[in-house]
Amino acid sequence: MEQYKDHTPSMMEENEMDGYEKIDRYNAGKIKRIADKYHDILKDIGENPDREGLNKTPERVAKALQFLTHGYDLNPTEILKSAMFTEDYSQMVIVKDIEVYSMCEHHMLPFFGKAHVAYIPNGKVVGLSKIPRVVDAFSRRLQVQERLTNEIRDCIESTLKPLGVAVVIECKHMCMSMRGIQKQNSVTTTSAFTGEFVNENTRMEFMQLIAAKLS
Ligand SMILES: Nc1nc2c(ncn2[C@@H]2O[C@H](COP(=O)(O)OP(=O)(O)OP(=O)(O)O)[C@@H](O)[C@H]2O)c(=O)[nH]1
Ligand SMILES: [Zn+2]
Repeated sequence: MEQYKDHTPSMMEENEMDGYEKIDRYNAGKIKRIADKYHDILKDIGENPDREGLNKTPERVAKALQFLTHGYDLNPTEILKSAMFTEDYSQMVIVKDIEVYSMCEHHMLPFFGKAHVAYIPNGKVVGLSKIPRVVDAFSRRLQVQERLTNEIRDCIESTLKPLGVAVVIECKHMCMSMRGIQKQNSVTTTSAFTGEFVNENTRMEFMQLIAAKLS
């Protein structure tokens, strides 16, 4: 990995990297600091952090945590700007069933499910893959589902300036199933709309399209 030492990644390169690559190349000091704390946490929960099965666990957890929160290192606006194209298309564009993995900021436990994102172009379209990338950039942080929903909407609205944006997110929260109220099957749905999606007919069309299954 010698060749990476003096190389500061450009924003484009950063956006193309997955979390693990970034962690291994650029965050060794932070990984060690987090791992040292988990070493103590293991002791505090009554474990022996030096036994064989656990002796690498603090470092593994630190790397996992870095990955699970690598959205802080990404710039969602730049992700969208990197692939915006002038196009004469003014119907709804929907990217649905985007997997979401996030962590609730109250318990740092996972919440996960699906995001459905739509926009109506106003002269510009965005590369399709950039929509799930924006979802990831905001979800790979400590979040509440409502803020996650609004942040995705606001980023697309302010960057692409479309005729409207719609975001619906459906998630299960582990803090409500494996602890606390312990409800295994509850799903939380949040939504955020701008522009033409505030209009009931447009919003209904979007809701019907995200509910429809491909045959
Ligand atoms: N609005 C919202 N609440 C969330 C989200 N994720 C977790 N929560 C809630 O955050 C709240 C924190 O409440 P507290 O009473 O401070 O924490 P707590 O004692 O651990 O709460 P319980 O989970 O009810 O045991 C809980 O009601 C969680 O269900 C989210 O994405 N949005
Ligand atoms: Zn929680």
